[in-house]
Amino acid sequence: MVKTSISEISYLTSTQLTEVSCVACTINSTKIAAQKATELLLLIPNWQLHNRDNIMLLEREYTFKNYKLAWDFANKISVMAETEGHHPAILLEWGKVTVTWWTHTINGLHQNDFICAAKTDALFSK
Ligand SMILES: C[C@H](O)[C@H](O)[C@H]1CNC2=NC(N)=NC(=O)C2=N1
Repeated sequence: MVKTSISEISYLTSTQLTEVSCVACTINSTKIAAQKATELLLLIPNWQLHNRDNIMLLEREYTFKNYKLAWDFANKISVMAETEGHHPAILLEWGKVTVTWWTHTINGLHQNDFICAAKTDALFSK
């Protein structure tokens, strides 16, 4: 069964989070409240929760030995994002990729962002 609601995903482990697909977002989609976001963050402990201009974001930095490895990782994330229909901000630097997930449509965090953060971690371990 494909799980799609946040009440269900809050009981998932981070591995199971990678098995859930993003849902299409509209301006009426449910924003994740700060408290719920803190709980969900336990599933993706390497991510940080930021408030930037009153928009909640998920962010993580990944480090690499050179530019090419960082670039390859950024490409992998882009492919996954296009498959999910949900798109991050990716900052590619020498030996470093900074990934930021939030949902533009609702100017905040949606369950999709937690799903994609977990999927980004999974790509890093591959
Ligand atoms: C029409 C299309 O599905 C939407 O514009 C999607 C595309 N990707 C998206 N990605 C992110 N991060 N937030 C969105 O609100 C969003 N909306």
